[in-house]
Order: sequence, then structure tokens, then C-alpha cells
Amino acid sequence: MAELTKELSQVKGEEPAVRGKDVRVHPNPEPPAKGPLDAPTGTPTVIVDDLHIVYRVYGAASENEKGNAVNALTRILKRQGRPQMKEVHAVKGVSFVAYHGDAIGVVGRNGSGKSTLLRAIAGLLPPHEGAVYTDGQPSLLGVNAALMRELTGERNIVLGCYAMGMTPAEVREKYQEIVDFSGIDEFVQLPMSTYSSGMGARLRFAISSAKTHDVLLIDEALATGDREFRKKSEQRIRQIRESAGTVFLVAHDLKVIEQTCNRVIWLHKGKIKMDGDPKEVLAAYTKG
Ligand SMILES: Nc1ncnc2c1ncn2[C@@H]1O[C@H](COP(=O)(O)OP(=O)(O)OP(=O)(O)O)[C@@H](O)[C@H]1O
Repeated sequence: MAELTKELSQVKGEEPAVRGKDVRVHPNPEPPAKGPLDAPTGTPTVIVDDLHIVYRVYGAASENEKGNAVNALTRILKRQGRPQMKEVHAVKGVSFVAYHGDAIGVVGRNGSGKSTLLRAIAGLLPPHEGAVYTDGQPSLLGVNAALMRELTGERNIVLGCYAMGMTPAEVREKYQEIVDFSGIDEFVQLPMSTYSSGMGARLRFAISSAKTHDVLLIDEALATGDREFRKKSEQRIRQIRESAGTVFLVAHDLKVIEQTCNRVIWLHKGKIKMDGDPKEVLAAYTKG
């Protein structure tokens, strides 16, 4: 471990890679005197303003549409677009404001736009219309978060921490805590390709939550953990909230949301159907 951090710390002068895009509310190019986490609870961290996200899907062309010169020329002459392109309007005019200390659960049926909304807040999807403003760096922790399967858990911990902007000293300090939290024990020396999906998810959560986040977006990452791990994760999410970060949590397990969040947004077909107190929103959601 010491060797690995030394090796990586020799990569001089390189800015650590950061996840997501930092779209600041304040147009002021000067960095704020106080970091976002110093701000009192109750100040906005994320503003989503009439957000629309549209995917363009280039599906399989029908036999008639398949590429040949005559078809292509006809399309050009008729000024038609690619025939096989379809648009999926996944988020349709979503607006809300999130505050420091908020843990917001996002619920909705399959395909209602939950993951799309989180990816847009993380800056990974450009708005088709509207805007997302975040105060601080959003970090998306998803089931597909970018850890490298062919590398050992140890290497992924170190690289993951660097990617979040930690210093070598911070990585050294947090390393054992991450291993312990993930519960992967001696598997840390093996490539992640040998891990079960639950072990991978636990390691991803342990790495991502080792840092204090301004805005942490968690997409179903807790779903594969066992009961004990979920308890630990809920505790961790509470700590992040208490340190005045903002957490978004997508989970199909409504108990996790109820126990962790102070607010729930219910998405239905890309629009907000309800936004408010977890008990009220979840009761309405399970009814209807
Ligand atoms: N990469 C993509 N390309 C095209 N369409 C997509 C893409 N990702 C999602 N969609 C579509 O966007 C809509 C919203 O999908 P999204 O994954 O955000 O929903 P979700 O609420 O997270 O679903 P689930 O609960 O199943 O994870 C769906 O109609 C889906 O088919």
C-alpha cells in the first residue's frame, strides 16, 4: 500500500481527475472564500431549473432503410435525417432546489427517469433544455462507477481516492478504513474481476463515501449489499448529511429511502409527481 501510494504520488503536477462537472451557481470566477461545506445548512446546493433530457438513439434500421447509396442520396435530397434515429424524452421539465444537509430519495417506476436525473445533476448528460446549477463538486456513485475490473481492490482504492482529489497522505490515512468498511478482507489483494457484484458494490460505496462530498449521488449502489452493510451505509449517509453535504439516493428498496432521507422526489414518466416528506410521498407512491 505504502509503495503504491508512493508510486502514484510521483505523478507530479497532474490535477486529479474529477467526476462530474462543477457548474457553480455563482458566476464569480474567484473561488469562494469559504468552501461549500462551510456553508450553513439550508443554503441551496443544487438547483434544477426546468430540466429536459433527451436521448438520441440510433436504432437498427429496417431492411428498406439500410445504408445504400440510393437511400442515402434520396434522404439528402429530401433533407431527411437518419431514419433510424429515435428520441427518448427521459426527463421532462423537472425543477427543484436541494439544500445543504438534504438527503433526497428519488423513487419512481422503471424508466421514470431517476438515473437520468442523477446523471444530469452529475454533469454527465447535457440538458436539452433548462439547466442544473450545483454549488460544489457532484460525485456520482453508481453500480457502474468507474473502477477497473482487472486491477486489485487495493489499486482501485488508491486510484479511486486520487480520482476524488485526495492527497497521498489522505489516501494512506483512509486506506484501512475503506477496506474495513467494505468488508472485502483479503480479497483486496485480488483483481476486482474475482469479486461478487455485492463485494464490488460495497467497495465502490466504501471508496466514494470515504471523502466528504458536497453533493453525493448514489444510484442503486446499496441494493446489492447485505443487511449489515446497508445499516453501515445508512449510517455513513447520515454522517455525510450531518457534515452538511447533500445526498441523492435512488433505490427501489423504499425502506432504505425512508430510513435515510429527509425528503423524497417521486418521478413519473420523466416528471415530478410529488416532492416532500418521505412518509407522505412514499405512502402515495405505494398506493398509486
Ligand atoms: N442511454 C440511453 N439511451 C437511450 N435511452 C435511454 C438511455 N438511458 C435511459 N434511457 C431511457 O430513458 C428513460 C428513463 O430511463 P432511466 O434509466 O433514467 O429510468 P430509471 O427510472 O432510472 O429506471 P430504472 O428504475 O429501471 O433504473 C427510459 O425510457 C429509458 O429507456
